[in-house]
Amino acid sequence: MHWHILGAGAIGLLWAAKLRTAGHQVTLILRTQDKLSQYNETGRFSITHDDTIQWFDTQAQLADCDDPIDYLLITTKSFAVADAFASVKQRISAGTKVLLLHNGMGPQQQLRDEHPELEIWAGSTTDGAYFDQPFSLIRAGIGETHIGRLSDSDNDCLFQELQGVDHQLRYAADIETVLWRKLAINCAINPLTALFNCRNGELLKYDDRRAAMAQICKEVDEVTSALGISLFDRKLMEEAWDVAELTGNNHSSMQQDVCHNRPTEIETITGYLCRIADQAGIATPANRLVLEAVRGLSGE
Ligand SMILES: NC(=O)C1=CN([C@@H]2O[C@H](COP(=O)(O)OP(=O)(O)OC[C@H]3O[C@@H](n4cnc5c(N)ncnc54)[C@H](OP(=O)(O)O)[C@@H]3O)[C@@H](O)[C@H]2O)C=CC1
Ligand SMILES: CC(C)(CO)C(=O)C(=O)O
Repeated sequence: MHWHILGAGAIGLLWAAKLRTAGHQVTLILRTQDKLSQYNETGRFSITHDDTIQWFDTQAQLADCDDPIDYLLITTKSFAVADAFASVKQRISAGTKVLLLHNGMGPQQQLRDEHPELEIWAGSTTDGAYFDQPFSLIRAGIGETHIGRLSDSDNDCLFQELQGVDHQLRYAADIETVLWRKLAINCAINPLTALFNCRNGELLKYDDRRAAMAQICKEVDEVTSALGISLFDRKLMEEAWDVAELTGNNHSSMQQDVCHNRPTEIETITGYLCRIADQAGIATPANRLVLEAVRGLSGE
């Protein structure tokens, strides 16, 4: 298969490496001519894991090339999906398979609704990776990735085609629920770590932070139960507590985005939850408060 990767950041390059290793052809679609020129100085990127470095030669191009796209992996941040997809739309045909792998919800459903002719897949991952230099990736942790088809949940063809690419890849017959579970955890942890400017584990150490987290979780539980979504076998607060403890030393992605003055994914995490709650007529004051506060922090 020939995969085009739109969003050649940490997760995009991690997947480029997985696909190349499994023998697939990969083309990176970069956003600017400057970035393309910088990449083409070597035409390769590296991944370091456990002190071992591996290099991957991969072709790269801009969105306005005209070769058709058969398999498209979108790994931008959630807020960039719509613009990124629009930039390659002319290269997409009815047979194109699209896999979106990002945190948050909304962009996946929007793409599915606007393009019923496409086979749209979505995924959620607990992999971890970051850059120490441009195109030099550090693999921080090996996680699981769940993917499933958004429009037709019985079809697992793309998953079958991706067998062998990642041993930690799992098929999700109900990918919407998987996305909701990740969203719920992100609602519980990300905004508060950004607002308190703390590591995930430091949310559990203070009464006020724990109380805020509990209130956020209670509201998310109310919204998801009203929608008939089964999150976890126990209350979200208990699940989120364990995740915050397990990832105690980590800085959440939102805390890092705020610290580095980058746009955050708040609109597709807490923002999405609040929009769905409004449609269902459910009040979510704690989530709305942190939504406004993070918008204020990041100047959004
Ligand atoms: N990194 C991680 O460990 C994990 C990340 N995730 C999630 O995965 C998603 C991706 O995260 P991550 O890889 O870290 O993010 P990065 O910021 O590293 O990568 C995003 C990439 O998308 C590119 N991009 C943005 N807009 C466009 C466009 N219009 N055309 C082409 N490329 C574009 C950016 O390019 P440019 O640099 O030029 O702006 C950047 O290279 C997020 O939703 C994140 O929350 C989930 C689990 C773990
Ligand atoms: C689970 C958590 C909170 C881990 O840091 C995460 O997904 C993120 O930082 O975005």
